[in-house]
Amino acid sequence: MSRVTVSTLQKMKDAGEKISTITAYDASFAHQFDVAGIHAMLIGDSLGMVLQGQSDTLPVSVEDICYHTRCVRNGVNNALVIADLPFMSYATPEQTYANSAKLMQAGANMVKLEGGEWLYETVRGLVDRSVPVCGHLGLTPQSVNVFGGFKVQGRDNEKALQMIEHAKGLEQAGIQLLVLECIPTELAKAITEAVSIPTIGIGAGNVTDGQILVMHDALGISFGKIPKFSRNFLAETGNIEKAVALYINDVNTGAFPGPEHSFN
Ligand SMILES: Nc1nc(=O)c2c([nH]1)NC[C@@H]1CN(c3ccc(C(=O)N[C@@H](CCC(=O)O)C(=O)O)cc3)CN21
Ligand SMILES: CC(C)C(=O)C(=O)O
Ligand SMILES: [Mg+2]
Repeated sequence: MSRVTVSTLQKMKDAGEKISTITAYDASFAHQFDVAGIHAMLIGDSLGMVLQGQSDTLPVSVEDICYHTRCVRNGVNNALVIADLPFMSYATPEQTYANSAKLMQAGANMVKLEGGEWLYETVRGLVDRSVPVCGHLGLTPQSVNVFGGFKVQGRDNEKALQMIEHAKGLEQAGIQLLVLECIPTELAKAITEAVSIPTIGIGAGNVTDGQILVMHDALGISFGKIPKFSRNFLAETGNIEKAVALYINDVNTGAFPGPEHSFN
């Protein structure tokens, strides 16, 4: 595979090809995923939970994400590298610019932030300053204290319509990729059809343009509990290389996720 850019992902959506992505936090796994042909890797603030053992993502710092972004960058040749802006690191446009600079200088190709309408100005400002941006709607884990837990979002009609509007607004503001987390498959389909940019789902059914999983979930090493939307590819294959190859294959063919990994 050759180097993946944002425009590669756009061309894949336009051609109806699935995009396979996964989280990564270190050079060794990043290299393994890269060689296997993963299209993009995310240094997720999920690292607060799977690496640090905390109960949510709120304690993660910009420095934490920078450290792991540098690690991942050293293992990647081809995949697009996306870094999460952690909780409260993008509360104002000025803060967002300073913190995005740190992530990009650590080796990210794109930054990701969680939320809808309140971020339009921030997204426009980043794009104007040459920072590619990924959006994130649905179960946005940094809002866990508002949601009252990690719960499926967008189940009522009003919230669903609002999410479609936010997706379109973020696209207009300049995002070039959109993560949809833990929403009904029907809503993920409506959003994917309402925007021109690629959507990447996790717990959003097989109707999005691509998929993402937390690598620890895909390998079945997340504290003994695996979310409904994930699958233990290591248990099915017996080694990491084959597990990663199976994940990529099943995303690319549309075999993963099945209805048993999706919400309605
Ligand atoms: N290991 C891991 N995997 C993830 O996908 C993940 C993290 N950590 N940390 C950051 C966020 C938190 N996420 C989560 C965590 C738990 C559920 C969960 O327990 N979901 C329930 C569904 C609840 C409902 O039906 O409303 C499930 O059964 O999967 C979902 C997303 C997603 N992200
Ligand atoms: C689950 C993905 C989308 C994420 O934001 C993370 O790993 O932090
Ligand atoms: Mg995240």
